[in-house]
Amino acid sequence: MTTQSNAYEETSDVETDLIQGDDSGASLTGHDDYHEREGNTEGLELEERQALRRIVGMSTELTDISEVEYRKLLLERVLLVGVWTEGSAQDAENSLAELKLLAETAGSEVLDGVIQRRKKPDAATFIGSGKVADLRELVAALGVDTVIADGELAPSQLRNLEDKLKVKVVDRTALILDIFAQHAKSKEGKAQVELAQLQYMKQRLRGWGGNLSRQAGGRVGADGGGIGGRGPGETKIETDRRRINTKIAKLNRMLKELKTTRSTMRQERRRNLVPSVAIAGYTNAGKSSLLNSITGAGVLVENALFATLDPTTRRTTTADGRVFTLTDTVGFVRHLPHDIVEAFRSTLEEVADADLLLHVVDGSHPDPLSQIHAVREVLGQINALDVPEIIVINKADAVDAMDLAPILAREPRAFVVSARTGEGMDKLREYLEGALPQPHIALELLLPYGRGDLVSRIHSEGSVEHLEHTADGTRVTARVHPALAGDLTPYEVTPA
Ligand SMILES: Nc1nc2c(ncn2[C@@H]2O[C@H](COP(=O)(O)OP(=O)(O)OP(=O)(O)O)[C@@H](O)[C@H]2O)c(=O)[nH]1
Ligand SMILES: [Mg+2]
Repeated sequence: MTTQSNAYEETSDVETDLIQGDDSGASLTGHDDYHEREGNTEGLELEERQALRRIVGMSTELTDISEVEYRKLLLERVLLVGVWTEGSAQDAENSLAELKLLAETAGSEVLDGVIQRRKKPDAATFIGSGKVADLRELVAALGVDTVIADGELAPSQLRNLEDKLKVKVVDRTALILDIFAQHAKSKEGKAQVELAQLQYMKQRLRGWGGNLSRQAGGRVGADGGGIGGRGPGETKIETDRRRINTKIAKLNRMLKELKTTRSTMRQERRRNLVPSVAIAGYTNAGKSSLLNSITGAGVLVENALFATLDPTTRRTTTADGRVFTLTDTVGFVRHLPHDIVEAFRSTLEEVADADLLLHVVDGSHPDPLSQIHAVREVLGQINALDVPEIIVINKADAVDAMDLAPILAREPRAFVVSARTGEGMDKLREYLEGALPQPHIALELLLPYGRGDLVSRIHSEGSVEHLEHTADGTRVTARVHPALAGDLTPYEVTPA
């Protein structure tokens, strides 16, 4: 039932040097203020991750078929295929270039990319049947082992394409899930990714049937589907589905427990009224670099997509000594798979809960406005659109000031900075400090010298306007939050 598309077709070679090996890692100073999470071993982390990439897929301890299956996604020689339905030719190229970055981040070598112009993707095979035939030739000629489609394919499209192309077909969602699986470090991060993968697979048991039955290799006999049976029989699918459901339930229970720990930490901060700033933005925009630049923290910075999966919180202080926290979060991407958003909901709530949002944009990207749009879309899904947002256009050192005109026209209050050179950082910091929620109860106090503890609390939690050591004790004029004001009432004096 495939209709040959007569529309204009185009083959595009994707540039091969999109990823520059320019990761300086220069900001890994290791200066550490405050850890909420263990496992930040900075330089080592990057090395470890690269080593991991090579051995992924070799693990023998994984017995659960579903787990084995996602490691098998490891793609070696890939061909990209996209359908261009709307927007300009440039948009289509950008989209495929992003897919290339994603594929390379997952560890594969991209041999070529093909874009087909169509009104909408073909219902049966995503691209039109004529194009499928061309692709088949290309696959054979280049020795491709996996085709990655730039979109989310229906299970039937996936199966049909695999049948016709005779190689593995993967969609953008599976690719993103695979990167997340490779990058997850913490127990929570791993569980979240696994949950998302299982949800994704559950819908596609048939589509993935061939692979699943191959994985079940050890279990010959009864449910093997018989000699020559291409896919697993119903029984097999039912068993798989049951196993996946059990696993999903287990992961949900575990995540619920971890979430409780997280919210206890958050409540502790809130009780102390420590203002919180969340750093969010498109993947690879420089969020971790910005956190490092502001706090001197040594968070992993990598020229790769989704380098950060676990939120990292650092405590830092304003110029006048007030404490606040900054949290670096997972990057967003266009069409972030729904299963990921759901699985990461508790992590992403950090963003929705923050007092302020630093929305980092890569100013050197060819289409930063569409990145801003994509990020706001995810912010909407996690109910974070009400958090006051400061747009930070990063990588100013890598872009011509003139090229920033279109974003600045749209986002006139944006700050232009370079986390790498420090350009614009002072201004941003000053604005940020001013925008933090301010303690508002004004007090005149006389504190005995024995209460140095209260004086330091006023410094870190409140804002000191005047301080003087007198014969009777420390005389302080300050603004504080209600909880601290309660502790200070015994020492209040009437203004002189
Ligand atoms: N030229 C330039 N490059 C930068 C700047 N800030 C960050 N980068 C580079 O951009 C890449 C991504 O930086 P990260 O800080 O890891 O970005 P991120 O937003 O945390 O990325 P994910 O965690 O993967 O979503 C790295 O190669 C950085 O060295 C900047 O101001 N200028
Ligand atoms: Mg990061």
